[in-house]
Amino acid sequence: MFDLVMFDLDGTLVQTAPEIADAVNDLLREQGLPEVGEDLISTWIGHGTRELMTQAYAFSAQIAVDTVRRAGTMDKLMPRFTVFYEQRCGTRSRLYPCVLESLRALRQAQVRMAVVTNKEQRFTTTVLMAHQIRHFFDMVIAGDTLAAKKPDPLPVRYCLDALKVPAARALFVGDSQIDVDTARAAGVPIWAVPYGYNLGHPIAQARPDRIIPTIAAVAEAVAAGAPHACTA
Ligand SMILES: O=C(O)COP(=O)(O)O
Ligand SMILES: [Mg+2]
Repeated sequence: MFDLVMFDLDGTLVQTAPEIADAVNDLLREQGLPEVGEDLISTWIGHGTRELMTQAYAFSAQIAVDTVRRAGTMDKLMPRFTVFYEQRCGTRSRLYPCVLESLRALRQAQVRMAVVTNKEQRFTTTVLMAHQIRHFFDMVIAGDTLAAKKPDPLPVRYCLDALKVPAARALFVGDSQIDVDTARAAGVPIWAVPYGYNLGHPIAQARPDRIIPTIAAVAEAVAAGAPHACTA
């Protein structure tokens, strides 16, 4: 059914908000600013950690996002965020239900897999290694791997080209409007999970081709009756 499945990372494979919030608050505290709650921080996940930190800083310092951008505040602060997030990566993130079972079933069915995330490469690698799932993926495209990131279709087109899979034989699985826009722009079907971080909105608003309760639905579609597919 599909020769290649491309997965989003944050909010689709891994619940990363708890430790991202820890790192954001490590930095805000160091700056003498008030902390921000995890629920609000999770609505800023999607465009990479620099954008997320820009939003969090503006909110906490009660200044306009544009002002933070214009002042170049993140040029100064992102090296510190990197230190904090590196320490936090893998401490409080969790694989979502059925992820491990489904990746195993897909590999058994010889489906190729990729990660296409807007998270920066260094953190992406750390998160994948921390959860021991790096080896499932033929390709990992992070937010700073190529000249453009999601919702630009470039990362998806790059995967299709590199793995020599036509768009119609591929599937994108994500958690956000960004993923829907990316997949559509690349002509790839898009299924979405409802439990992730869709910029604070219900996933139905993004109108994916299908909303699936967990990624076990992907394994079931590809490898009907896969013995290890999770039924939770
Ligand atoms: O790091 C982010 O902001 C988003 O990451 P994602 O593309 O894996 O959801
Ligand atoms: Mg996501």
